[in-house]
Amino acid sequence: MASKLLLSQLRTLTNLTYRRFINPEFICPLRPELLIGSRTYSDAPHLPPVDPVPSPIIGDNPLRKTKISSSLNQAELAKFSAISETWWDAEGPFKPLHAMNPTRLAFIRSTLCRHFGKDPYCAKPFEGLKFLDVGCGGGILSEPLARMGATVTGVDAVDKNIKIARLHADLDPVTSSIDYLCTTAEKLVEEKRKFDAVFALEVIEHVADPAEFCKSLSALTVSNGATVVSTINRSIRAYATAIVAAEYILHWLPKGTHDWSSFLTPEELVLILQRASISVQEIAGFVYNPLTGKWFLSDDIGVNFIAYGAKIDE
Ligand SMILES: C[S@@+](CC[C@H](N)C(=O)[O-])C[C@H]1O[C@@H](n2cnc3c(N)ncnc32)[C@H](O)[C@@H]1O
Ligand SMILES: [Mg+2]
Repeated sequence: MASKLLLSQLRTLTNLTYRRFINPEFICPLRPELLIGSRTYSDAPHLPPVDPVPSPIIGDNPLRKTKISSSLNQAELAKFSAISETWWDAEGPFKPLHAMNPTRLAFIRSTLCRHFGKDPYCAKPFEGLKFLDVGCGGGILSEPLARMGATVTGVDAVDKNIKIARLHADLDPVTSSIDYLCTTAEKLVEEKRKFDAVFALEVIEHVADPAEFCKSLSALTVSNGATVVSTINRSIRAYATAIVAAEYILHWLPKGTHDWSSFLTPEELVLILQRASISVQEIAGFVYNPLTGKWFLSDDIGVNFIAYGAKIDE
C-alpha cells in the first residue's frame, strides 16, 4: 500500500518534471487549469454535460441535499474523517499543525494588527472583529483566535471534525463562544455571510478547485477586510520534505496525506487570489529547525508558506 502510494507520487512528479523542464512545448510554469479557469471548461459548448455527483459532505449533515459544492474533494475529506479523533493529540497526525501554530499565529498577529490598526502587544487585539476559519478541523487555529478577542466562526466539511472542535472549545469559557458549523465556504456565500477576516490554513491543497475556493473566500471577506491562506509550495524540495520525509521517513503524517500535484506555488496562489479581488500584501515561509524541533518565520517560501491579502474595495 505504502509503496503503491509512493510510486503514484513519483509518477506524478516524473510527469510534471517532464512537462515543466524537458518537454519544449511546455512553456507555462503555472498549473494550466488555473490559467484557463474552470469557467472556460464548463462554458465550452462542445463538452458533454457533467454528471451530477452526490453531495460529498461527510457525516449526517443537512447539506446533503443542497447544491454541489466546487471546493469539496470527497477523497480528501475521507482522509480527515478517518483521523478526526486525533485532532488534539499533540503527538498524533496533527503534530505538525500543533508545532507550527505559534509561528503562524505570530504572522497573523503582526499582519492583521497592522491591517486593522490594532495594538499587537495587547492581550485581545482582535476584539470587535468577526473572523471565519474555513476548514477549521478540530479548532487548532479557531481557539487561539478567539483567545485574542475575535468573534470566531469555524467551518469544516467533515461533521466529525466539527463535533470534536465543539467538545474541545466547550472546555474553556473563552473558546466556548466559537460558532462551529459543518458547512462549506460556498454555502456561506449563498447565505451572504461576511467577515472582517477569512482564514484557510492548510486547506487549499485539499480542495477540488482552488481558484473557485479563493473566489468564495473573497466573497466572504468584507471590502478592505483581510484573507489569510497557508499551504505547501509545489517545489522539488517540498516533495522531498513534506511528502517523502514527513510521510514516509518520519511518519509525522499518514502516508498519502498530500498529493504533490495539488500543491500551489506562491505565484499561483497570488494569481488566483488577485483574480478573486484579494491583493496579496505579504508572504512568509515557515521553516522547521530539526535541532530545536521548532518552526520559525522566514523569507524562505520554498516549502511551507503563508500569504495575507487585502480584499480590494469594490
Ligand atoms: C490540514 S486540515 C487544516 C485544519 C486547520 N485549518 C488548521 O490549519 O489547523 C484541512 C481541513 O480542511 C477541511 N476541508 C477540506 N476541504 C474542505 C472544504 N472544501 N470545505 C471545508 N473544509 C474542508 C478538512 O476536513 C480538514 O479538517
Ligand atoms: Mg495539507
